Amino acid sequence: MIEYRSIRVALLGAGSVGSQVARLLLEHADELAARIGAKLELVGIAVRDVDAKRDADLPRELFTTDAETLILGADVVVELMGGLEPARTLVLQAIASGADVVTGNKALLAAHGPELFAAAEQVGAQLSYEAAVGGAIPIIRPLRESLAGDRVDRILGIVNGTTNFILDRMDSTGASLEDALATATELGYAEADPTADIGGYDAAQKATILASLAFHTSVPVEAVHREGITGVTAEQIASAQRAGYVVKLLAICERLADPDTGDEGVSVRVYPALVPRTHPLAAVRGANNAVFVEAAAAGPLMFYGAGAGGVQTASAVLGDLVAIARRHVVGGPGTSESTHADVAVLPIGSITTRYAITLEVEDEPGVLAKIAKLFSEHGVSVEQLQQTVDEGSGRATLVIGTHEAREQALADTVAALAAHPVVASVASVLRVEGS
Ligand SMILES: NC(=O)c1ccc[n+]([C@@H]2O[C@H](COP(=O)([O-])OP(=O)(O)OC[C@H]3O[C@@H](n4cnc5c(N)ncnc54)[C@H](O)[C@@H]3O)[C@@H](O)[C@H]2O)c1
Ligand SMILES: N[C@@H](CCO)C(=O)O
Ligand code: NA
Repeated sequence: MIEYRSIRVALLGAGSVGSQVARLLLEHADELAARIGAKLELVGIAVRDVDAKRDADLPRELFTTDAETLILGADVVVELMGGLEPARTLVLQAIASGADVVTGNKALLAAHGPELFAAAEQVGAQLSYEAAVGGAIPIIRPLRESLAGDRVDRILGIVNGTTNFILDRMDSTGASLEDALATATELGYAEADPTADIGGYDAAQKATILASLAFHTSVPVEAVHREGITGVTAEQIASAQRAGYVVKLLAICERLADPDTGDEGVSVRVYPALVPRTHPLAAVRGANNAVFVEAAAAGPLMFYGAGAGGVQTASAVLGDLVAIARRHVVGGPGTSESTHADVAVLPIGSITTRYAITLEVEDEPGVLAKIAKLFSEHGVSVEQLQQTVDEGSGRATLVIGTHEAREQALADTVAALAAHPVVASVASVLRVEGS
């Protein structure tokens, strides 16, 4: 029997993910030790309430409410409490005490990433966070290591399971947003307060993390253009279906030349968009996540799987833990973040994409010509136009698909359309991505 040395692991939080991490650490202790060449010894679990009901049956003596003392005796601290404080302070304390850190906390990384990475780099500590984006899906390590020698040009991600479930449900059943959200809540996908998910905040935090890694820069979450799914209607979904598209909440990170100066920049944005039903992202159903990466040499790659769930996300945490523990065995410094590129994050007005615009117009002679003129005056080229006339109201619905256009030109066109006397309303404007 081999006598392994111990690597002491302190766990902060024993909720959905933390309790599964603890269970897997205890159940697979021997197998993990053999893989690592050292034992991962769970020395304690900090929680708010020692007697709270858990998803896993864990030894009571491991629990404590004193996170600060627990950290002091640890080689690796696993932060799965969520939220900004006390998570930030505890992670900083862990790093200062010489521990490596694993976290799944995207909110913390999006808000305080640079501070935490700098603290870790200063002392040569490792800060790993595979669980923070795409749950179980390996996407952080592929970007950080596997693609470190390539040039990532673009990422299109479905990184929020709750909104993908809702949009998929609307697409497959014709349900309204409210009804699909109610189902998501019933089935336990949506939180009691779903604002972070349906408002696109969760996806924006993940976009910040992905863009920073992919482009070797530091993207503040405030620089991410964010639109949630609250405005998506059953009519939009039905109209998208008829045209061969599906609506997905996308996190988009792409390299872009500043249209005014030609300087290299990046665009990082989250919004519901039309995706062709033939695109691999259209096949991402239910609460699953997928990240589509385009790299210069590798070409298109897709990472797909469970973006959330306690035990699934625990897999990503364990992977980080094993990697860190192996480094403890062989020695050497941790991998630090590379932010040397320092590229500008361009405003949403700089992007170029295609658009689908739905207008309610008066059904009278010359309307189409007037609308077409308005588009061409703003330099937006129309690719296709569909008209449906409602004899009863004397109004027509126009669905106009554009060629690639600059966002600012499109915004100006939409403002001019809304103000035009023949336009009763601009019913919907959706961007078209992935084609
Ligand atoms: N649940 C998922 O599917 C999932 C997926 C990816 C990432 N994450 C991230 O993982 C982290 C944990 O998520 P979760 O779903 O397990 O959360 P959770 O709410 O189920 O569990 C949080 C745990 O932390 C403890 N905790 C919270 N504040 C504390 C404090 N001040 N002191 C001591 N203990 C405290 C709670 O007692 C609880 O045990 C979050 O950052 C979350 O964003 C979760
Ligand atoms: N609320 C998140 C959990 C995983 O980060 C989601 O719906 O994807
Ligand atoms: Na992941």
